[in-house]
Amino acid sequence: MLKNIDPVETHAWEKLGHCYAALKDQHIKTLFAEDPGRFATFSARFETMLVDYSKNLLDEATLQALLELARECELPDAMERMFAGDKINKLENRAVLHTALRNRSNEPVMVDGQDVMPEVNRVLEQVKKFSESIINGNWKGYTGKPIKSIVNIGIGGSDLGPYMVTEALKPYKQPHLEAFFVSNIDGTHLVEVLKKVDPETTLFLIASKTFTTQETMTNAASAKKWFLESAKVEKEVAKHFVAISTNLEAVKAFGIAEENMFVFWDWVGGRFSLWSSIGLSIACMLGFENFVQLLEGAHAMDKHFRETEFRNNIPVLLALIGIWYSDFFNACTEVILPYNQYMHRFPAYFQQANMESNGKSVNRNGREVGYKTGPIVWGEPGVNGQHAFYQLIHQGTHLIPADFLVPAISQNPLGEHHEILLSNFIAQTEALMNGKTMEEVTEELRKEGKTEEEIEELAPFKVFPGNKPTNSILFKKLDPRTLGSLIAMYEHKIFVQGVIWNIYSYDQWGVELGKQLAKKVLPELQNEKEITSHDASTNGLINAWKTMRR
Ligand SMILES: O=P(O)(O)OC[C@H]1O[C@H](O)[C@H](O)[C@@H](O)[C@@H]1O
Repeated sequence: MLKNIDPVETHAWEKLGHCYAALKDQHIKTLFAEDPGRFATFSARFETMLVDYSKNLLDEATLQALLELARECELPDAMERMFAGDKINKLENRAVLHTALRNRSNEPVMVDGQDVMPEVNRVLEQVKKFSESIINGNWKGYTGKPIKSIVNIGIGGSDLGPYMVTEALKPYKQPHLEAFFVSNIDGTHLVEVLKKVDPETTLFLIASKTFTTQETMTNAASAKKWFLESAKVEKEVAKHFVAISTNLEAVKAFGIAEENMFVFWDWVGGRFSLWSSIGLSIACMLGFENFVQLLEGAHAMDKHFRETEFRNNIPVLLALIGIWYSDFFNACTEVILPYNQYMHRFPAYFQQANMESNGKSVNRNGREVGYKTGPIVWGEPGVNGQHAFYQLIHQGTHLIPADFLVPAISQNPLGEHHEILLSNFIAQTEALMNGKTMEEVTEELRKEGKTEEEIEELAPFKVFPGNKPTNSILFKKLDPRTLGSLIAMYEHKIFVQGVIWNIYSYDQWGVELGKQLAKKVLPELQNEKEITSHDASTNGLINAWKTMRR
């Protein structure tokens, strides 16, 4: 049994308070000036990946205190419990075993006394066969034509993962297949996709762990109706609709045959499910071998996480650095900045993974926490961000720790593009750290020929305080293995933080209230009566809509 202690009750927390007092008025650039070995001390390597965390307001004493914190919060035990299939998602009484889905060692993983690996391998084999038949054209649509378009209908974890991965790994895409992802209940999403596909050559993957999610079920029903307008005969649905779910009964009720169903299990959290059959669109679009490479990369990161001592353990280090800023420097947010266009959905993916996991304010003992927990996660491809929101990171009033991710090799070498991209990544992390002092600004303005009066007026606005922390994650190439490792790295970061914050990371009660209320509101929208059952604002909005839509 874990003791479920709040981090603030540990000795390490008190130590960290002293570390904060000693470091809070320091400048990262001074830490570099004082220690020529800083880069080597505060960077870590994993396969072809380099994680440079030296540009942080962090020294060895602080890092040691953070590592002590991890140990006092029983991280080693918590890790073993997760990997071993203990029911660490306590409130739902479930194990958390996305690591078993990519357990390429095939060593047994027990849940309720049963090894889950044979089932995992059986479904993987099913994914293999199915994806191969789609790719080689053996799977035929109702008029005998091979499939050309794959439409994944799902939302949240049943959408963000496969969408992010198929985008990130586009260079590995099957040239004769196109993938589309429909998540939004706004009819526009489905309608715009249906305009681009042909019912004779389209395969719909209905992806939903519960198979009860209103948005997904509504989109799936509309897609089926659209399909049947062409195919006419219900039995043809079998050639164009497959289900990915844990809920066999609901799948059957929808009209999808059991043999067209890909299962996964309640011990796979929705936001960690891309490694399961939820990744079917990935296997179809990139080929099964590439899907396996993705799993291999994640498995290698799992091993690194499980076996590497904490001082060199990348997910642990990243988690501790995040806690350092949120709980001691009062940072509310973290930004993920991929310097890679293919990774444009990577920040959105980790928005769900992180915020749905650690956006909690009640500890594992059921009490309100007295400290900060999960950060607000956001981000965009880096260079675009430079021309949009970096202003605030450089000169605003919030401290925003940033992760920069960049491949050494471009998959689309084009003139000087990649060097320019790289120069921007390097320059930004340097600028964020060093900033620009009043003296430097004054000197620069003098050189530009400005008068002393002009300099006095302008200079304060051109000063950059610097001292903005960044992690730089440089990897050789965005291939399936590397992407798998990167995703697993952040997954484990989230896990570590949840353990230390003493919160349950694998439930998501916070999404329920809105769903419940929407169910109550829907019938109220479907009549002409004036609504008076809510507060004045809610009534006002409903009634205004009823007038407006006329
Ligand atoms: O896969 P489904 O059961 O359809 O769930 C889809 C999504 O909706 C829920 O509301 C949760 O917030 C997500 O964690 C989940 O991924």
